[in-house]
This record gives sequence, structure tokens and C-alpha cells, in this order.
Amino acid sequence: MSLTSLAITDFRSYGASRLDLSGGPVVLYGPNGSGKTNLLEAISLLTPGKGLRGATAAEMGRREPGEAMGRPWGIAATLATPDGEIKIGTGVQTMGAAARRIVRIDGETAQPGRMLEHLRPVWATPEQDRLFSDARADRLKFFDRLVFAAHPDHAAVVSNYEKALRERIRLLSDEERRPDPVWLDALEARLSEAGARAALNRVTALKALQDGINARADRPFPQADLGLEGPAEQMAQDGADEADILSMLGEGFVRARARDGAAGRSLFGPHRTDLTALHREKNRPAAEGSSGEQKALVLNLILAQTARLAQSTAQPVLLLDEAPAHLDEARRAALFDEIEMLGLQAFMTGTERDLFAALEGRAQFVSVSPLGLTL
Ligand SMILES: Nc1ncnc2c1ncn2[C@@H]1O[C@H](COP(=O)(O)OP(=O)(O)OP(=O)(O)O)[C@@H](O)[C@H]1O
Repeated sequence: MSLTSLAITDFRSYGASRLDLSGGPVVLYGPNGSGKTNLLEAISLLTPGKGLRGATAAEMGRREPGEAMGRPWGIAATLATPDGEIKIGTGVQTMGAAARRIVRIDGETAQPGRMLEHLRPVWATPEQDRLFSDARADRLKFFDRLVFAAHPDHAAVVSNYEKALRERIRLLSDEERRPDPVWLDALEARLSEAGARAALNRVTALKALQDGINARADRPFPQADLGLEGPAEQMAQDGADEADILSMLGEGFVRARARDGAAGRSLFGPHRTDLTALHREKNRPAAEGSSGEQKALVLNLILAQTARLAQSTAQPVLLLDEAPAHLDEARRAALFDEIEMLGLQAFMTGTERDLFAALEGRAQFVSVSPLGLTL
């Protein structure tokens, strides 16, 4: 599978742009602010969620100076697959309060999750450099995205969980009315069910990811020993079955009601799980590493994930924003070789073409400038 074309309309800094792709690695080079990350963001929207910047649909619409609201936007991609050509599109048709993302596959409106049947974008961005020293919730979101690239049902599980969590806290924090006990029980049953499934998915994905990292001991990237801290994941790791995790969560939610209501937020449940990482060679928590070390650690994790997806039936597309600029030469060469070896369609950005000199003749170079995209 590879992306063979990408058409972007009124998205961020792009008016109407089209890129025809040869299927191999793509280097996007150009000055600061020219639209390189915007292009990666467009590709990252070809998977469920809010893309690599976590932005709202309204933020992403093109805004000319003086325009208060972004324009309706669209991204259309053509994929070459063993079963023939597939067209995937996403965008919003109206802006304002009614702005809603739409996904189309071969012209038919589809659930966003269906995009995962055709491609699985995985990305590394400069924001992830401090992943292990950032807020726990961001780290979990990052990890959950890795999980759902491997287990597509995980996206819906997490989204159901979060919806029920929001409804439950609304009920518990309502000072005017006592929560309807039947409704509260029903919500907590949904939460426990989705929470137990999420924990099991995470533990399975973590194990596979760790195996992937361990298999890469010969690469010049630091290795992480990963862990998940949370009672549901702990039970899953200890071999508990889904029903036991579900009942532990159910009891926990009931016990947490008064405290959650008073705090106005949910203090119990697998949304509070943390992803931990130890820098193996240094035997220190990843959070204590330099930003360069953290970056290399996260990149190795992303590469392990992508390599694993590439060996399965999933179709990874790797998006690397400014990654090569922060790597030393040995790591940069190893990164390029790996991308080529895995036959990955990787999109890489950098301000200078020179950074990618080793890829001349092996990748498609696209100059990104305020005037547009030039092959
Ligand atoms: N909704 C929008 N409408 C119009 N322009 C936008 C919108 N959102 C962002 N931009 C513009 O996009 C540009 C940033 O693009 P982008 O982040 O892709 O740059 P870049 O090439 O990755 O730069 P750098 O090398 O600095 O990371 C900025 O000039 C910004 O004003």
C-alpha cells in the first residue's frame, strides 16, 4: 500500500495543492513556516482522531488575514493497494458550531475507524521530545494512539469510555439534583466494560511493542523498558481475565462517587493509567534524560511500532516532523536505511535539503514554499 496522490483544499496555509507520489520515502524541505508540518498534519487526519496537532476542525480551516473563521476544508488521498486503487477523503463542509468531520471512502460516507483498514499513519513530532516529562494524560493519549494503530477497535473503546466518563462526572457534580441511580449504574457498567477492554488492549500492545524494541538491540537508538501503571493494567499483566478486571473497576467507580463528585473530576479509572519508561543503558527513568535522549528513545519506540505494523497486514505511513535535524549522523543514516529496508512510505520534514543528502536518488524530494509544493 502507498499513497499515490494527495490533494489539499483550504487546509491551514494551503489553498489548493496537489502532490503526486511515487510510493517511496518523501522529503519535504523548505523554510520555517512554509507549510511542511501542515502537510504532515493533513496526512495524519487520514486516521481517526484530531491529527498530529490535536487541533479542532475549525482551527484547521484556511483563514486569510482578517477572516474570523476558517474555511471548510478537505483532504483527498489516493492509495494504491493490492486490491486496486482506493480513495479516502476527510474534511468539513460547513464551519462554525455545526462543523463536523466527514470521512469518505471511495465516495461513500464511512465511520472514521474504517480508514484504519487501509492505512495507519504513525507520527513523531518535536512535541514528543518531552513525552516522558510531560503530563501523564498526554503520555497516555500518545500510547493509546500506538495501541489503536495495532488494534483498531481500541479507538472506539477509548472514545466510549471517555464519553461515559464525561456523562458520569456531569451527573455527580450536579449540585441541584441527586444523580439518577439507575443511569449512574448504567454509565459505570459501560465504563467498566470499556475500561477493562482498554486495559487488556494496552497490555497486549505494550508487550508487542516491548518485543519490537528488544528486537532492535543492534540499532544505534537507545532502548526503553516500558511499563503501565494502573490497577486495571496491573491485573491484566498478572493474567486476570476480563470479567475480574471489569468487576474491580465497577466496585472502584462506586467507591469513588462521593470523592469524584466533590472534586468535580474522575479520580479513579484507567484514564489515569501512566506509561513509564526506563532508559535501559542508563538504567534511569526516561524523564531524567536530555531532550535529545528522550527524542531518540521515542523515535526508537515509533520505529519499533512501525516495523511491527509493516510486518503485519496493517499499512503504516510514517510521518517524521523535524526528526533528522535532531539526530546525529550515525542515527540519521540508520533511520534512512531502516525506512528503506522496511519499504516504508515515510514523510520527513526539515528546513534544509542537505540534511537528507544520503537519501538523494532514494526518495522523492518536495520543496515546500509559500508558492506551493514543487517536485
Ligand atoms: N488555519 C490557518 N489558515 C492559514 N494559515 C495557517 C493556518 N494555520 C496555520 N497557518 C500558517 O501555517 C504556517 C505554519 O506552517 P507549518 O507549521 O506547516 O510550517 P513548517 O514548514 O513546518 O515550519 P517550521 O520549519 O518552522 O516547523 C504559519 O505561517 C501559519 O500562519
